[in-house]
Amino acid sequence: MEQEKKSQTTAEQMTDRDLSEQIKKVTMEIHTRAEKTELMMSFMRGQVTLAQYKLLLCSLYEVYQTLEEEMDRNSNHPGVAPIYFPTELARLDAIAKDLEYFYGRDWREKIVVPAATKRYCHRLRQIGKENPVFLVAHAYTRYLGDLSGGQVLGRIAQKSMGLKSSEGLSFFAFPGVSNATLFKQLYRSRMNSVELTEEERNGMLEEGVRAFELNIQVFDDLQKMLLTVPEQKLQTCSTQSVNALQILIGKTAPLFRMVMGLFVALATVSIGLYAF
Ligand code: HEM
Repeated sequence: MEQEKKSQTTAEQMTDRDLSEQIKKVTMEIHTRAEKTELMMSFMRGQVTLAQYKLLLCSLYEVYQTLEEEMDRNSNHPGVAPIYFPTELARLDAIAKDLEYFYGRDWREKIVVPAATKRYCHRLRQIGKENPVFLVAHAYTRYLGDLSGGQVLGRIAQKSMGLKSSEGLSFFAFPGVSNATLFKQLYRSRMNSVELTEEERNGMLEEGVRAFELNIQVFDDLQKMLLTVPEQKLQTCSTQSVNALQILIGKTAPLFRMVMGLFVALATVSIGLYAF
């Protein structure tokens, strides 16, 4: 708490050379795009379904597993150490709890994620290995998002899905953070303390935009999965990843069948006329 108070002063002295300000500015436009995705709009309209939420939790599990593994592995790196707050921020156990609530004890076998989630995780792993300082951009995008709009989304989700208690909603709760506003100020001041070359700073800003883009792609793929794979199948499916091609085939199959049917009918009529 004392630490949170101290950070308030630091936050008030921010300049436009501060990473926290720069990253907020460059991601402003794409933040709006993320808000306007179909999945986020469902949340905002209070229409998020259980199927949507469960599928989102599966992807969040994979993303946070990778992000937190990479953060743990690089926790002593000078670029990562200042923003390493596992006690306050780690989401993995909370998501696991929610998944167990919705899918039962064998939830691990029921996890299904789209190809976009695999791509997001691949990027996180690559950064963790090659350029750990860029983990700051990814941690910022997810954790500060969860501590900001995420709080409203949690309350909306509870109402939309008719959940009586907070069960299934641990993901949105941060018991280690007593005041989200102060904590975000502390986090921003820690981001600003990371020493960066000009090249690294530019790379970091690019990575921030990319982190949002990867999230948008996950949300869009999740919506496509919901359209093409029946919920029953989603619940029993143990495949690791449904790729974009499968999604496309699923989507075009009815059209393909219709065209084939028309073709066969025309051929039959033509043969009949010819025979006549
Ligand atoms: C319906 C969807 C969303 C709503 C309504 C929403 C809303 C908000 C709001 C009200 C803030 C606080 C702004 C401030 O304190 O100045 C915020 C901040 C933030 N949001 Fe979102 N958000 C949404 C989706 C997302 C998504 C999908 C992401 C990323 C994956 C995200 C990432 C962030 C981040 C990183 C911040 C912190 C900005 C900063 O202070 O630097 N948000 N959001």
